[in-house]
Amino acid sequence: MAIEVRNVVKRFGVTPVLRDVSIDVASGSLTALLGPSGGGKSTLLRVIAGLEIPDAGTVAISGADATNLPPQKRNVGFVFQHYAAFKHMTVFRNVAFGLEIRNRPKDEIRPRVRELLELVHLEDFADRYPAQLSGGQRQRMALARALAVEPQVLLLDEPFGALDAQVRKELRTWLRRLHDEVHVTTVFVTHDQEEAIEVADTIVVLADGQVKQIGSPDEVYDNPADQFIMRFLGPVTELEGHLVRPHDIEISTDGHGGGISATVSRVVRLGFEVRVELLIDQKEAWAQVTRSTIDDLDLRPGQAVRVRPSPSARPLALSTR
Ligand SMILES: Nc1ncnc2c1ncn2[C@@H]1O[C@H](COP(=O)(O)OP(=O)(O)OP(=O)(O)O)[C@@H](O)[C@H]1O
Repeated sequence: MAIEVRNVVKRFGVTPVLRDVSIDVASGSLTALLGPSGGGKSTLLRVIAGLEIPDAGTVAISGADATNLPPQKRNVGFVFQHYAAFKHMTVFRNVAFGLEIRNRPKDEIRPRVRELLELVHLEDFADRYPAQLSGGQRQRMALARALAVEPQVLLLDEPFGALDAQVRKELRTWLRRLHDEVHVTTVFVTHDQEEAIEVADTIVVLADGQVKQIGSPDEVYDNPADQFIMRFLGPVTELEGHLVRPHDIEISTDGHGGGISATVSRVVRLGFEVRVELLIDQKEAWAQVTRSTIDDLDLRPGQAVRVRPSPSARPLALSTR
């Protein structure tokens, strides 16, 4: 294991922010810490980095106890949402910084920085200053700088959080590819479930200072441990006392073949996908279908239909509590 967190407790004042958190991060994996705001994600990342010392529990990095080691002795690279670049230094010098302070020879630094700039696709920007870069380019520079000293572990705290949606999407794909090239064990914090599902190979769901579930994106999406996680990971709707993914609802208009009676209240076309709003026993529900399905069914508001979960759906019973 690259990182082993065991029974970590962290309080700020009397408020526990991490309550008995244990996780294992496999070497070479790309792990997302996912959860709602205030759930303790950043605090856990900072405990791993050594920027916070836990009140109880241990952190081991590459098999060695690191619980009381200062950040600079942990061999971790760190990138924050708002990356503080050295404004008076070029991109090249910013990336070289960690190597220079370690007194690495110049003829080693130069090719290494060139290589890193190529890796993050900034080879043509070496002589620019941080203020002359876009937000996305700055975060890529931050990653190159963190990777320069060959950390055993890369820790990213909402690295794309401050960027607009389009750039975020590009950088997600880019981070995945970068990781496939470099294979450095990476843990990143996000509150965006789509980002976690798309980028990570393991998702740790953290809420209320506790680990709620750990698994691959498919496991967490398809077999959520509870209602909270099911709602957090993707859209849901209610069908006969169960939570169901709206794309797992089948609609039929021929009156045969079972299912529950429903009335179409609205059909909303959102590009390729279509949202069919339904009334079932006075309760609202919705189904997500494709445009071709809707063209075949020719649904209109007020129409009586029958709905049921698709054979592959995994409805989750709503507790009556
Ligand atoms: N230095 C601190 N002093 C006091 N309280 C803190 C401190 N750092 C964090 N907290 C509190 O700890 C809780 C968890 O914060 P944390 O930043 O770890 O959550 P998060 O899941 O990363 O949330 P976000 O997505 O909003 O960053 C919050 O209630 C926060 O207010």
